[in-house]
Amino acid sequence: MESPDPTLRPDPLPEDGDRSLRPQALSEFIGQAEARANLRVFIQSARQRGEAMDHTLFHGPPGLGKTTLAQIMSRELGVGFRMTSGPVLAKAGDLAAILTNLERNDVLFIDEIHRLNPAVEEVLYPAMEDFELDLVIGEGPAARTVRIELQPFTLVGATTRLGLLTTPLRDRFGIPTRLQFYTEDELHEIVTRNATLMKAPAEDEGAREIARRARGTPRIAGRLLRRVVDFAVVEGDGRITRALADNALTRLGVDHLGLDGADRRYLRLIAEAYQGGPVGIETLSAALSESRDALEEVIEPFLLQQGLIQRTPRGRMLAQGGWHHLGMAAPNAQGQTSLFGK
Ligand SMILES: Nc1ncnc2c1ncn2[C@@H]1O[C@H](COP(=O)(O)OP(=O)(O)OP(=O)(O)O)[C@@H](O)[C@H]1O
Ligand SMILES: [Mg+2]
Repeated sequence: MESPDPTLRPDPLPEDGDRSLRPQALSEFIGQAEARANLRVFIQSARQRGEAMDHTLFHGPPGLGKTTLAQIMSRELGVGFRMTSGPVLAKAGDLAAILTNLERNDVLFIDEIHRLNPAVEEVLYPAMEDFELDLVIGEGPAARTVRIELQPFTLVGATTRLGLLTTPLRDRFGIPTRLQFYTEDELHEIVTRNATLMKAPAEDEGAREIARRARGTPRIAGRLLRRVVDFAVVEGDGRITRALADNALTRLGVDHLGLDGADRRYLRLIAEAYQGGPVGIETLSAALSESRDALEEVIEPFLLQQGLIQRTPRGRMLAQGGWHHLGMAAPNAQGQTSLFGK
């Protein structure tokens, strides 16, 4: 099975560490208007009261700006930023060490918070609620608990899988914030801004072509832009025109909706092997040699948002839009399939 080109997936890659492109202030952050407006109020209020801002949970598909927003929060609050992630915190002591080192009102960012070990999560509850740490010292009958006072802090959690968070953890976030896919106009603005920062002038229609094909995701827009710049430098005169962007993106296997080979394989499998479904996620995962998590976190959210597939209790189904995108006709009412390849 051909594996998907990692540059076309929304998962982080080393080159995303490109700090110059990351918006540094809330005013530079494009899109997510509702979340931004609310955060602005909560940040200002915390500042004026001199208190730690409430614990905030960002959830949504990868690459929409969860980490970026967490960093912006600490900068706007004027406090320190500590970053860790669920799978890295193996033992309760790992988290305790971080918590006891926080300074007053700091932001502690825990990425992939749905992957916290339960023993670590137990430590987090009293820390979030009362800024206290209950440490167990010793073992067996001699074990005793010591309570340690912590500095007030803001926990910012990020997850691509809200459903995997335990209820007690979820309930302890005062500010749950869902990030949405970006509109084409918002991505157009992001691409234009990034092109300017990269000193690669983008014509309006060139930037729009990239925006249209970035799957609603700034991280993908950033990557596509870098690849288009490569083509512009080597095969053009350095300027990003619509024709150049179209040509480069087509050569990268990105179609006019922004779907790549892995997306199309997913759609075609449901259409051709299962007559449009319903088909279970485990079956799709086995047939595509992709993990269930990758399908649920990375591939499906955008296909759902675009109305190409549906999630039903009996499994995934191809929606009208999906048939249309494949250039195929949906099976007729008798359940008979009539496929017209385009
Ligand atoms: N609103 C935005 N404007 C401009 N660039 C953005 C915006 N949001 C995100 N980006 C850029 O997109 C990339 C991905 O953002 P970020 O790392 O914050 O995503 P994420 O939601 O944390 O992803 P993951 O779930 O994979 O951790 C970064 O390079 C960032 O600079
Ligand atoms: Mg992140």
